Amino acid sequence: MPKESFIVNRIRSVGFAAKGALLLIKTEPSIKIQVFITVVVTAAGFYFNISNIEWALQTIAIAMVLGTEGMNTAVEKLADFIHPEHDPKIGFIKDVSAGAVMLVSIAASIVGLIIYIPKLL
Ligand SMILES: Nc1ncnc2c1ncn2[C@@H]1O[C@H](COP(=O)(O)OP(=O)(O)OP(=O)(O)O)[C@@H](O)[C@H]1O
Repeated sequence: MPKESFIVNRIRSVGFAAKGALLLIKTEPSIKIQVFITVVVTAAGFYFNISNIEWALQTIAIAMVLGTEGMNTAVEKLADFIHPEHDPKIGFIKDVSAGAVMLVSIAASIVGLIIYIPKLL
C-alpha cells in the first residue's frame, strides 16, 4: 500500500473518531454531566496549582471516565439496534457495561478526593 494512502486513511480515521466524540457529547446526557465535571476539575487544577503528577493522575481519571462512558453508550446503542425487544441477556450486557462506568467513576472520585481534600483543609 502506498505511504500517502496510509497517511490519508489515518487522517480520515481521526476525523471519524473526532466526529464520534462530538456526537457523544452532543447527544448523551450522562457524558454532558461528565464533561461539565471535567471543566470544573480542570479549573480547580489551575486554581489550586496542582503538581505535574496530580495533573497526570487527574487527566488519566477523566479519560477513563469519558472513555468508558463512550464505550458504554456504544454498547447500549448496539444492543438496542441488534435486539430492540426486551431480553434478560440484553439487560445483563447493558448492566455490566454501566457497571464498568460506575467502577471507573468511583476510582476517579477517589483520585479527586486524594488531590483536593488536603488542599481544602
Ligand atoms: N432490551 C432490554 N432488555 C432487558 N433489559 C433492558 C433492555 N433495555 C434496557 N434494559 C434495562 O434497563 C437499563 C437501562 O437501559 P438503557 O438502555 O435505558 O440505559 P440507560 O442507563 O438508561 O442509558 P443512559 O446511560 O443513556 O442513560 C439497562 O441497564 C437494563 O437493566
